[in-house]
Amino acid sequence: MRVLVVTAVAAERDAVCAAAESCEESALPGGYPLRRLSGAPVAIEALAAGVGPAAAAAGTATALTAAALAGAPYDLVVSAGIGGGFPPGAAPQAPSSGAPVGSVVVADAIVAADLGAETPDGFAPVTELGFGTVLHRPEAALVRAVAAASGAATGPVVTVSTVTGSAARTAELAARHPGVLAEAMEGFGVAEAAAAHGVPVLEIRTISNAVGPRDRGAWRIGAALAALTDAFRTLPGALAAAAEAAGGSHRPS
Ligand SMILES: O=C(O)c1cccc(C(=O)CC[C@H]2O[C@@H](n3cnc4c(=O)[nH]cnc43)[C@H](O)[C@@H]2O)c1
Repeated sequence: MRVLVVTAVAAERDAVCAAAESCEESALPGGYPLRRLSGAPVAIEALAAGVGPAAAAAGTATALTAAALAGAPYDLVVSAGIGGGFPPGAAPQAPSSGAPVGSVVVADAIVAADLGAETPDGFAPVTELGFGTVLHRPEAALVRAVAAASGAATGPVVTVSTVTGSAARTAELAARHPGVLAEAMEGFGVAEAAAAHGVPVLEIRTISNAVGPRDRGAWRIGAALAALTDAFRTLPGALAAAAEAAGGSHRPS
């Protein structure tokens, strides 16, 4: 089984690599450096593709195309990194357990939260305008296996192009996406590229900050990166267990 992990920045990629004995670097077309984790029972490669859904989609598509042309396609793509966690009760009409700083979230839905149009009646997603998609649903059994192994909560993770910085926007997103646990800026871009190549996708986020009014002093990036390393230590075992349960459709190698 070959797994591509896509992070936004090098610090996240390095946190993924820290789950392995060592990482070897190679180069993709376009100059993207790709790191191969060694010593893992599953072949995992990690790419820092840049911040935001467009950079994430471009990097992911480049890696998927290069692998396919080399005759060694990936079996799974994982969007991974730090993210903002919604506080419990962010939307009174849509109760959610929320995701505290330091916790791990595995997305059961990867949602483009701001892909659409403002209308007199509020935000309309592109799907209501008659085109595109705003949702990718990772395979449920894979989500369960990866979440169980890493102690993660499962729920929707929204992809935004603008980091939420107010209580009003937090409440709006939580009301529009019942049960939402986290927000980040790349998952939907990674998922679009994976879908275009017919490859399953997951999103794993470790929570560095609460979604809400901007408070940079409250960020806990170190703790979130450490949690990312811990989560990736459990990933190979979880994928092997999922493959076993699926009767070999996700082959560990
Ligand atoms: O300047 C700020 O107030 C601010 C607040 C939160 C995040 C940022 C970033 O520039 C981080 C972008 C980077 O990290 C992921 N991330 C982490 N927390 C969040 C969040 O609350 N909302 C959205 N993205 C977040 C994101 O995936 C990017 O890769 C700045």
